[in-house]
Amino acid sequence: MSDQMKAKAAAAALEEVKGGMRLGLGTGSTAEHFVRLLGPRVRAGLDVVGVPTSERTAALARSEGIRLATLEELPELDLTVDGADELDSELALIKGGGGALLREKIVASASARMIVIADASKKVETLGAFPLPIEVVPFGLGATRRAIAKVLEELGYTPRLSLRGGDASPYVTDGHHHILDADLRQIGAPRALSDALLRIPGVVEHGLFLGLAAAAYIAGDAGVEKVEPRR
Ligand SMILES: O=C[C@H](O)[C@H](O)[C@H](O)COP(=O)(O)O
Repeated sequence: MSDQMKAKAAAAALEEVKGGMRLGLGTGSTAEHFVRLLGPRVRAGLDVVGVPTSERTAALARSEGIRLATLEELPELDLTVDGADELDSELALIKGGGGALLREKIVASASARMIVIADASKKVETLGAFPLPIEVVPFGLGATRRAIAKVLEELGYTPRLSLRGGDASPYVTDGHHHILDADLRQIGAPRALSDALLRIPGVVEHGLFLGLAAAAYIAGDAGVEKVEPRR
C-alpha cells in the first residue's frame, strides 16, 4: 500500500492533536508520517510534548523540533498515535514488526487514548497472518523458546518460531532483548494467548495489543475511515 495512504491516515490523526497535549509518538513508517506532519505544526507554535516509543522515533522527532520527555517526567499522556501490523474490526492489534512493541505498549498503556493509523492493507478479519512478535530476554533464550513452543502447542497451534535476525546475529531491541516471531496463521482467542505467553519466564512482552486502541484512522482508495471498537 502506498506511502500516500499512510500519510493520509497520519493527517487524520493529527486533527485530534490540541495545544498542551502530552503525546505518545509511535514507531514505524506510518507513525513517522505523523511525526513529520507534527513537526511543522510545532514549529508554527503548537505546544506539545512527545514521549517517543523508540530511539528511531526520538531522533526523527528531535530533527523536527518536537520537545521530548520521558515517562518518568510525564507518567500520564493524553494521546498516543501509532501504526500497526494488523488490526481487526474490534481494534485488536498485532504490533512489533519494527521491533518497538515493548516501549509502544508501555506508552500506549500510559495514555488516556491510543489512536492507530494504518493503510487499508492492515485490516484483517482474524489476527495472525502477520507473525506475532514475542520479546524475550537473551538469557535462557533456548529454554524460553521451548517453553513458548510448548504453550503454543497446548493452545492448539502448530508453532513456527523464528529468531528475528537469525542465530548468528539476532535482532536487539531498544531494551536489549531479542524477538521471536511466531507464525500462527490465525489467532482465534487472542486474550488466552496473551495471558499464556505472559506467564512464561523470559517473555518480556508480545505484540498483541488488546483493548488499548480507542480508534483507528484507516486510509484506503475511498478515503480515510474512522473505526471504533463496539465496547
Ligand atoms: O515495532 C513497530 C511497530 O509496532 C509499528 O507500528 C508496526 O510495525 C507498523 O509499522 P509500519 O507503519 O511501518 O507498517
